[in-house]
Amino acid sequence: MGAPSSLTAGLLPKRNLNLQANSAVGVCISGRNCEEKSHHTLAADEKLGVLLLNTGGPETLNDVQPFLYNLFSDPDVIRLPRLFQFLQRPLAKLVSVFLAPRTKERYAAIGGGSPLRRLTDEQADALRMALEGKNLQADVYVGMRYWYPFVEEAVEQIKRDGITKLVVLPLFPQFSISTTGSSIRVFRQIFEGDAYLSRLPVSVILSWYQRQGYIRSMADLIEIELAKFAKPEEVMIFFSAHGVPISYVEDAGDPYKDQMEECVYLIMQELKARGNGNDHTLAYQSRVGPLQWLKPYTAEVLVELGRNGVKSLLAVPISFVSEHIETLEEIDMGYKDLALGSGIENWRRVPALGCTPSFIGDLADAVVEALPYAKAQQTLRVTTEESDCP
Ligand SMILES: C=CC1=C(C)c2cc3[nH]c(cc4nc(cc5[nH]c(cc1n2)c(C)c5CCC(=O)O)C(CCC(=O)O)=C4C)c(C)c3C=C
Ligand SMILES: [Fe+2]
Repeated sequence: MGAPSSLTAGLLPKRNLNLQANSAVGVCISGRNCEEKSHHTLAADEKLGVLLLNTGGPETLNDVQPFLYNLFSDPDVIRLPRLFQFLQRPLAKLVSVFLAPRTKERYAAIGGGSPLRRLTDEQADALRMALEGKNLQADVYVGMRYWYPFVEEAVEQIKRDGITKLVVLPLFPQFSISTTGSSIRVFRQIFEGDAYLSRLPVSVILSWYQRQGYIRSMADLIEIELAKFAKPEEVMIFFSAHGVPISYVEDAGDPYKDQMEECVYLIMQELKARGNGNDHTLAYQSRVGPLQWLKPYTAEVLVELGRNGVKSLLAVPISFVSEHIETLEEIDMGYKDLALGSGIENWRRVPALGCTPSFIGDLADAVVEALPYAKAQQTLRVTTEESDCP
């Protein structure tokens, strides 16, 4: 695997800083809870925009192959050494055509397309209203990396609307080169060389897995599902995170694994503080291709747990905040069948956060806290140094 591109490298946090406050386009924020809540008000002539970033997903079965092509054309998803980068698009074509038939079957099994656009639009609406409740008028935009509405379209709309301050909020709690890193790289490319955009004050929230509101919202959802088991105290809490190739972490310095482990730790601490003493496990799902990905693999751990006598299991998807193919098909169908066939008798899955009010309220707080750190792109270097987040 090649070294990270300079743009992406610039977005990588210092590894042992826990990505608490990192600079990208001009940033605070925020794996942490800033002690001081910023009481930020906008001037009368200011127009606030919030840009939610997400992957997007194919809306129909005909979209599946072109969606996969966009995904695998991304140099942050298939990372080729510089010398071989001319192969990126031909390889993307090959892989997308190869994977399309099976992937279509999987999208067909969840109704013929991804629900991501609808669900992200709903989150955008809910966030706008939550901000309104904090006396902050904002236009909330959705920019997808691999399908409509693309990041490029969202940024065009932001320009047309005359937004004067922008907060960028990727809908991934933990930072990965392959998700937030890729989206922010594209976002920066769009900004470069555009007179209006390069003067626009922007604050980018690189990760937010440590935020108390998010951790508490996850713990709430877990407690609700635990209570549905006959013997809640005997339930194994099984965190299933989206995997990435090991080389991302070991060679390219992706903080994803560290952040994931810390995130799980924080949720378990919160549950413990509420009197839940359940055992837990973290494993990684959704591996594609021949490379080694983060281990242990979800499928292998489920079989092992069943073999070791675990009877009740609560699956918790942890990398993502909306229902999508990997919750609705991979977990609810594939892993559920595997678990039940391996001796696990009682299976439940925690729903994605979606528009849970406490979660959306916390995202609104994150936006408010990010405002004072908005800086114009032209005044910024890309840097891995700590930002001036309090
Ligand atoms: C934190 C979330 C995600 C990480 C990390 C991630 C890395 C990653 N993904 C692929 C390959 C595929 N991803 C696909 C779809 C997809 N991936 C995510 C999230 C993460 N990906 C989402 C939200 C979606 C869209 C889901 C939807 O409902 O449409 C797909 C296609 C679908 C599928 O086969 O599951 C592929 C393929 C790689 C290679 C990778 C890391 C390098
Ligand atoms: Fe993915």
